Amino acid sequence: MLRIGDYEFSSRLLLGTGKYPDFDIQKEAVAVSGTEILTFSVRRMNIFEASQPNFLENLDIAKYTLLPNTAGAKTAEEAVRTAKLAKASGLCDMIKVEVIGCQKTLLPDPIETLKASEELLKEGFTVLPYTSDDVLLARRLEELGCHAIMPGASPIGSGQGIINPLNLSFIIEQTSVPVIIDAGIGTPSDAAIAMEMGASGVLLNTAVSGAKDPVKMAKAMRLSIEAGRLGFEAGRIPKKRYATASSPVEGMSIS
Ligand SMILES: CC(=O)[C@@H](O)[C@H](O)COP(=O)(O)O
Repeated sequence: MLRIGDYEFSSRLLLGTGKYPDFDIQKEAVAVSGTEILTFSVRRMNIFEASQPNFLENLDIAKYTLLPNTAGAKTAEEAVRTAKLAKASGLCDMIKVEVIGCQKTLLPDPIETLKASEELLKEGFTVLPYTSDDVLLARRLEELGCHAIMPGASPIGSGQGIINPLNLSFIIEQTSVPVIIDAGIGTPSDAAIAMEMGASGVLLNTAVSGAKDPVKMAKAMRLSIEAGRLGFEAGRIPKKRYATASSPVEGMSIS
């Protein structure tokens, strides 16, 4: 079970809803992924304009927990305003805090992320900040009371996979709230590695929506996240420098 604040999920895959070739493929990919949590940018929702297209309209959203995100915010103030808008429109009290500090790399602004998270926690939100892989920042966010920490594997949409496994493993080791690896996942093996490292979940979008066959990739991601988690729970063998026979013959009468 993945527990985030008062919420409980059996799937450990959090899926983004943008950039699918069309709404039918989006719907099928979401269903096949087994996800229970859908994230989307509040700014792209046309919340108060019913006549405008809404990219969740083809999904049976009652079946999912919605995780609105503050994508597009460059300051804490903008992120807080966006989160309040999402809550006021009855979407969910859970919020992915995303405050981007650099438009080229889409890396998060750590100071503004911290400020926005603090403010939203005071307002009673369930807060999941998207952060860099900075270990101390992750700890500060946990100390504030954030309900999960979501460090990036690599830049959003880059598909580069996990570029700093050491820092991510320190974050997993040094925090006790769920750590969800968010952004940059490119392949099912990236997602499996994140889970084998002990992450509580993976949030991804582009790897599925941009795949040649998004539905097949959604299934692959589901299976790899499940496999990675099982592998983590099973406990890997230690790495050794030299070989050890898989079928030892010591003590046996054959030579
Ligand atoms: C949808 C969302 O929240 C993205 O900002 C997220 O970080 C996923 O990134 P990828 O598209 O790289 O998976």
